[in-house]
Amino acid sequence: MVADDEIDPAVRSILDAARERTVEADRIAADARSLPDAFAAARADGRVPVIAEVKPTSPTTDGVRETDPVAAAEAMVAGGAAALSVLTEPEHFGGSPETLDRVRAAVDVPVLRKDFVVREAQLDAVAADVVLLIVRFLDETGTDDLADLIDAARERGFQVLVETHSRAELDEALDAGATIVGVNNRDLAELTVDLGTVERVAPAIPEDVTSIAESGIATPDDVTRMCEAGADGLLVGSAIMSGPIEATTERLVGATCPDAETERTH
Ligand SMILES: O=C(O)c1ccccc1NCC(=O)[C@H](O)[C@H](O)COP(=O)(O)O
Repeated sequence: MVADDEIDPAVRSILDAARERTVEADRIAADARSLPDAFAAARADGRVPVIAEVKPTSPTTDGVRETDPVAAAEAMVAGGAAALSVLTEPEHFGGSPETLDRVRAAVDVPVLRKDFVVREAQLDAVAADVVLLIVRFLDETGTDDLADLIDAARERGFQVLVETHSRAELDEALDAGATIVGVNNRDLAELTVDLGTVERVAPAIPEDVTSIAESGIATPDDVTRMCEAGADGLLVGSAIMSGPIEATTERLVGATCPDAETERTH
């Protein structure tokens, strides 16, 4: 359980809003595009597997980026992104399920739904290829259990990215059956970013689990650093959204990136 006095007020507000959000919709049946296959295709093509994030704003962003989400998504794919992430959280990130729907219809790469899902019914807000579940947010009162949510998401056809920030959270994710694990460099309690987080956590991710380094990745050197730590893929939002979108994506996917499996030693 994350104590109130340990968490940034902006994140507390995100969590409170997530717990209150109700979704009354039919059960989703997603026909998912494979994220691991998209990563493999990018590798085979000489591109670093990057999930580029359509992120209009956030608690750590100044103002709102007015770029049309579909135009941004198309520029990301043109720049070589293996997959996309679309924020659907409305109150703190300027996203919506409708935006994800429009983006997913416009591209043929897998699309991650980036939101703060804490209850099963919230999975039915919109079809996507991958949904995010955040370990840190699922040990609070009023949220469903991580393993139950993973099962519920898979029953609907989603792939599941389980986000962690520490070795203990990684253990929780693996125990719950995660096969795609993110390590977030952003500490969601303090909103600080430290690329050393992936360096500490990723080496413990089993080889048969897809690992994704998240947040704070801005330069080709950062990409190389995350690959050397063992990341199979990277999630990049702010650096790409700050643009120029296509050229920035191209620069990051063209970085030097050793094969993650040779970097993980177990
Ligand atoms: O990005 C934020 O300000 C933020 C604040 C509070 C909770 C979550 C937040 N971000 C979610 C993310 O994980 C990022 O959008 C994603 O990893 C991309 O990060 P970046 O490349 O640093 O924009």
